[in-house]
Amino acid sequence: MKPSTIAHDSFVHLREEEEESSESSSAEVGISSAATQAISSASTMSSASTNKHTSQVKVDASNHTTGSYRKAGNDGKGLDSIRKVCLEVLRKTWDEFYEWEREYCEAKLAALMDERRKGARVKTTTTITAEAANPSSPPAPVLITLSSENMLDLSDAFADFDADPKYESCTPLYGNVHIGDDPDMMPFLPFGEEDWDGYPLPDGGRRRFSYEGYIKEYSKLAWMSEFDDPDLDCILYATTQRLLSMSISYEQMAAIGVFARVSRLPLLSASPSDHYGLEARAARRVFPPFPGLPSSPAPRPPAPSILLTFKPYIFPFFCHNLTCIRHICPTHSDRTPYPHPTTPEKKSVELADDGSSPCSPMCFLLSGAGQVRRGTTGAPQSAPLASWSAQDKDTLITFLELDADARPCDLAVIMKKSCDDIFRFRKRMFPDPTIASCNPGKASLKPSKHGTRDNILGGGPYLCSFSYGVEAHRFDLLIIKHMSLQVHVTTPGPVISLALAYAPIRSASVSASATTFVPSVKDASANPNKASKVAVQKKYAAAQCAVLAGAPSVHAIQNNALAGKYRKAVEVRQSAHGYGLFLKESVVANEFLMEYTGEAILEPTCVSRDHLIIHRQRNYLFSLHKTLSIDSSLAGDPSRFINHGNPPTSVDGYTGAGEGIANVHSRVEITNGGHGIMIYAAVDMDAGTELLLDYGPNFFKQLHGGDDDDDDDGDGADNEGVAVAEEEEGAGKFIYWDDDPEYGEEQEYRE
Ligand SMILES: C[S@@+](CC[C@H](N)C(=O)[O-])C[C@H]1O[C@@H](n2cnc3c(N)ncnc32)[C@H](O)[C@@H]1O
Repeated sequence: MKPSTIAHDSFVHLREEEEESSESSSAEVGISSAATQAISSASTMSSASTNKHTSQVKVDASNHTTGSYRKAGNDGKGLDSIRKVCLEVLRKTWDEFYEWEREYCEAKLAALMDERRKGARVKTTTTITAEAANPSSPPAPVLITLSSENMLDLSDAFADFDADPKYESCTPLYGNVHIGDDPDMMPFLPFGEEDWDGYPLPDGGRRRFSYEGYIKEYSKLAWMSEFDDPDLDCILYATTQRLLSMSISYEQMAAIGVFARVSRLPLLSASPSDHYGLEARAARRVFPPFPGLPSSPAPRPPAPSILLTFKPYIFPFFCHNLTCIRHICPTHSDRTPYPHPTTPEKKSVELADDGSSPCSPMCFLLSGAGQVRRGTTGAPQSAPLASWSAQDKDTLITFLELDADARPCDLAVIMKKSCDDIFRFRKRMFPDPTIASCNPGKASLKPSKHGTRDNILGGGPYLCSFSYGVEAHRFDLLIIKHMSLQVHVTTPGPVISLALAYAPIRSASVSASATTFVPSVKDASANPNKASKVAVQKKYAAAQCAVLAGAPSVHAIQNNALAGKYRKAVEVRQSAHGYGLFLKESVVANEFLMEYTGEAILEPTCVSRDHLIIHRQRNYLFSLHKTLSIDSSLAGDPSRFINHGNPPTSVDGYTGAGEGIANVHSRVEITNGGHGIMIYAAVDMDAGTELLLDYGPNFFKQLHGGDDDDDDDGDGADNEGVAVAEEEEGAGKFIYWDDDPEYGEEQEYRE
């Protein structure tokens, strides 16, 4: 409710200019008596209680001549006159608004305080009539009545309903939200239990937040210039309405430049389709009941034609991921775009034209089209296509729709069929005469960087498969288009699978995790409907969230839950170190407990958030991989309350910093649309057990790094909340909790 500083300064400046020139030119200001009345009547549209404010709005019209505005607009003198009137009306509206607003706010606050004191609860003012509540009634029109007789009082229903406990001040999340970097104007948001004066300490004192170091993270305080003052909108809109009623047009107001100096919002939209401008915004805003405003403009519904025009642009932004309800979902839509069907560009014979060698003596290159192309003598035909099951065929159709020009030899690996069969099937599905443009120079499969297909990073944005041997296990990796989706067709039993995610930000990331056998691509055939590709995709993505090597395969069923809402029953309670997380049901070792969700942030933002972590002495930041970390300080799920426990056995001399022994462990796995941190039980546990996770050897050292000695770097400056991140630069990152180091370098302790 405070006036914006920038707007206020501009206005003061304008007012000074106005005062300088007022004496000399006041006689030139032409204003009609009718216009004067208009301003007065615009001002006095309020109730009796506001008359004392509006009565001030009187423009000195003693010297005004009739009708001068319409004619005066084009010469400099006319504009000058208009400018003065505009300034005067703006000034008076401004003063009137802030005088009114103070009383309005006081009255509002007093009313709220009264209700609090009385313990009264706000009553609903909306009731739904029987017609509306009856599901069998016709869908339209629904009748909603407001009446005092049948008012529904919700106070009884919520008699036992208390405000959220403090620990729930964090926004609940079912999946990670991709934030990347905080904006320049990242504010310091106190937690629920602290106030703006600092974090309360046990001795009754307060740890004050060091803005200095925090601000250092940002090159400028951009919010000062970008901030739109909502009060100013109200004042300017009231002013323009008054000026309009005085026959001063928007064009004339804009021409004098007064408004542009107070607010960067243009008065009018640049075009009818452009909704940026004071007038357009006023139509959408709910202004405070300032009596200087004309009655609220009716909200304008968007024209159906606009919706139709925007449809193709808007729809792709809605997340196709059924577990996600975000309209613009960077987490899912960037990484798992809808797999658009492709059209074939290669005639059959051209599939053999990429210069690769036959994959086997039965390869299609040695028979069929390849034979024709290369002039070789044909290899014996493979088993007849007729032996394929309907499911096999449907699976191949799905794949060919995803990449019509995929190499038969690659598909053969995935399908566990002969490439000759696949070649003939594809020829039937896309007969050569239907393939419009022939582009023999464009191969659908780019050779991998090393000329072999066993380089997992050699994949490109197309359907291809790679075979890769790790510790005598073999798996195949399928990358479909740009999706971060992999389908593993493995030899039975535990395998090592590598999951590659195309992170559209800064760098791609690769994580490794051990999995049990994951479903074969045949599962795609469970979805005979061609439109079910997304379902297939989701299924595989969920299946990727596999489990420990050697763990019972029943865990794979739970993987569907990893991407969403599944979690063991837990409760947050007071513990030895603030709140802690306790089981409400028993679990067995290796059982999946929940996903650690939060905001996915990049390294620079981790560094800037360090200041808040050090200030609060509480850290909710969890390393996901080299690029992203998950911070649940502002949004997350109950796993953010898992306290530290020591490792069961010493790791390189590290025995831990706490009292209890860790009974859960964490792993980075692929979830529905990205990486996630999964929490698993390390041992069998009964209900009531507090969950403890080993945060790793550096956690407490670094968390308390700036606390014991405020001048750690000896430069005489108070380092609290500032210097630790700088000190740690290069020596190891401050924030990372640790996962099991056995699962790849991203999980290694950062030294
Ligand atoms: C992820 S939070 C855990 C939940 C936290 N106790 C709360 O109330 O919100 C991690 C923070 O809890 C505190 N913490 C957790 N385990 C601890 C332990 N064993 N000893 C001291 N502090 C601990 C530290 O302040 C740490 O930064």
